[in-house]
Amino acid sequence: MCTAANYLTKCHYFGRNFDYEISYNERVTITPRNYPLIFRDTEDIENHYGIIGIAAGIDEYPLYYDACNEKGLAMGGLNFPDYCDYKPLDKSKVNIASFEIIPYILSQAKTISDAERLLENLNISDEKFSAQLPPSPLHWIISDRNASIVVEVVEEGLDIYDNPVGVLTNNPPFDKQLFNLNNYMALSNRTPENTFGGNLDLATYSRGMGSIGLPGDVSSQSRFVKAAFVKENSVSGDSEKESVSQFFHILASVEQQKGCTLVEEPDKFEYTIYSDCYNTDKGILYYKTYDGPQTSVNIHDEDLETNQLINFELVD
Ligand SMILES: C[C@H](CCC(=O)NCCS(=O)(=O)O)[C@H]1CC[C@H]2[C@@H]3[C@H](O)C[C@@H]4C[C@H](O)CC[C@]4(C)[C@H]3C[C@H](O)[C@]12C
Repeated sequence: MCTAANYLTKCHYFGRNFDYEISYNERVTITPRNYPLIFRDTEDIENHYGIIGIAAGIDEYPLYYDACNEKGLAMGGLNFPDYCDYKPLDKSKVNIASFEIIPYILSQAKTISDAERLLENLNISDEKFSAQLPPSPLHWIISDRNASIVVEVVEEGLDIYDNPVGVLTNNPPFDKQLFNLNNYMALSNRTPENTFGGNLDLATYSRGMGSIGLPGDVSSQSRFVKAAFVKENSVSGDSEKESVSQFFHILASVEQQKGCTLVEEPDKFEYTIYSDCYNTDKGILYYKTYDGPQTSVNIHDEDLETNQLINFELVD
């Protein structure tokens, strides 16, 4: 499971919990402006915006899980099993394999409107990266400081949703996640009144009773509601320290502790392998692994005019 979120103070913050049971040697990867982006079925892009993100440390290709470009556009891929339905190549469209979509969008788009224009004629194809790495069933959240969208390929085709909550988890499809929030509209950060009905003498006995009913389990639909509630009620100072700290607290509200989600007997557990937070205005990536300290990498500290990927092992 995974959860992605946005947060706006003086700067815009975007990031995610990466929850899974296996790791592909994740690392921080910076794609500098002149690294040639080779696409399988459409024209290569030789020069482009610089991108920073977390990628699989598998090959000399930026296999991003989530990333942000130097113009402040950010994107993350989250699991979307059962519903995801990539299509075969379609000659009438621009064909981009699912593993290429983050570099394809972030190399060229500055804003959500730019991204939407690129998506208009896109076919997200079922082409595999390699025999060992078939396509992963993902959906994507794309955000700039003003807006957020969700991109899903389902049986009927490509869906692009406005994301007014700025949160994404996993199944079901985004429109259903959003609709489900209606069930929680009575939740509040305030002390509730007794509206039970009748003449029962009911009283509050604890702070926080306005949020009774807020899901606390780690299923994808529950995490969506919990992260949305925490994010919508979030208050912090607007300094970098306070904003990043608050952002990590939003993600912490839906993190998965080792041991709570058994995915395979006897002891394979899904847990929050890393959490990250991009200051999209400044090109800074903050992250922490399950056992590691908070660490940061600033895209502008690196030479973005080179043509080789720049990789940093995660500090664990
Ligand atoms: C599994 C990851 C998403 C985490 C997540 O949402 N977990 C929830 C699980 S569940 O819903 O609760 O079952 C996704 C996010 C990014 C994915 C990776 C990236 O897309 C990069 C490559 C793409 C290749 O096609 C496959 C390997 C891969 C290295 C992917 C493996 C895996 O599917 C990743 C790591």
